[in-house]
Amino acid sequence: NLLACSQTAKPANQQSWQTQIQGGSRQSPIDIRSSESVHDPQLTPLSISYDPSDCLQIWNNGYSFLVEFDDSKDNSVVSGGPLENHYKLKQFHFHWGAENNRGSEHTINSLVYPAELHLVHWNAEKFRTFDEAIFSENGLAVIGVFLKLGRKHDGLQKLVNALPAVKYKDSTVEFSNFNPSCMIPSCLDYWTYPGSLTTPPQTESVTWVIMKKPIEFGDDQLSAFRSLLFTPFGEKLENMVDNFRQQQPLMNRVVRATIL
Ligand SMILES: NS(=O)(=O)c1ccc(C(=O)NCc2c(F)c(F)c(F)c(F)c2F)cc1
Ligand SMILES: [Zn+2]
Repeated sequence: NLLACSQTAKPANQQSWQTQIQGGSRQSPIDIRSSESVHDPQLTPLSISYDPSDCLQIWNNGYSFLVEFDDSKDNSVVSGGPLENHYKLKQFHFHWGAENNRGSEHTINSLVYPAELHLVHWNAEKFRTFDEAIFSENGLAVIGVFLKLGRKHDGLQKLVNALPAVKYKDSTVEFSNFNPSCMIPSCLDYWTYPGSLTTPPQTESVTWVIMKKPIEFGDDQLSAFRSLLFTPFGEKLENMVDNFRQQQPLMNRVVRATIL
């Protein structure tokens, strides 16, 4: 509820790649221990502004399904909070489990959610392209939103209805006029920490912003995620599930929190 939220809305598995990157000191995901996080009064509100007309297509890349955006304009951006610059939305995707007791990449005091949304942005003030930003300090900002099972999420249904068209690895389908703002919780409180991509090449270029409050979605919507395939057409069917990485050591990092 909004009273318990200091940031009121302003508008605007065990996959082959489950390895510890050599010498990684800031790997993701992590278990966020709220009692050890540091309340930082200097963390300003996030400013998130997305233009649904930037939405281009859905692509099954064999890890997850990515909803990809046109990052040639400056209409879908995030700034504020821990971010020094404005970052452009490139894509969003999800991680989920085969069963409801697992699925999220980050955990909160070891609490696991059945799924986690990642909205992937790149620093368009410092870098010319996403591919350059991926390999650079402060290159990426990923907003993480936890999903819990409950009421059907009406905004998500348009996306769910398109998933059968990208059932197989390497399939894509045109997808337009979707506003990812519908998946941002009304409470904008968050944790933030320096981390990495959670899939290869696990580059340590990500400022993570993890929203404190989950959004809700329905069993049937999660089932639609689980009906996607890791495998291309004509190969043995392997359901796309448990596409999350194990938690990584915090090492010498502090998780900062907005003031509740
Ligand atoms: N779960 S997450 O941390 O939010 C995450 C976000 C983005 C990416 C990504 O863009 N990977 C593509 C990608 C490639 F496909 C490459 F081939 C490559 F070399 C990359 F560097 C690269 F990031 C991976 C994980
Ligand atoms: Zn992700």
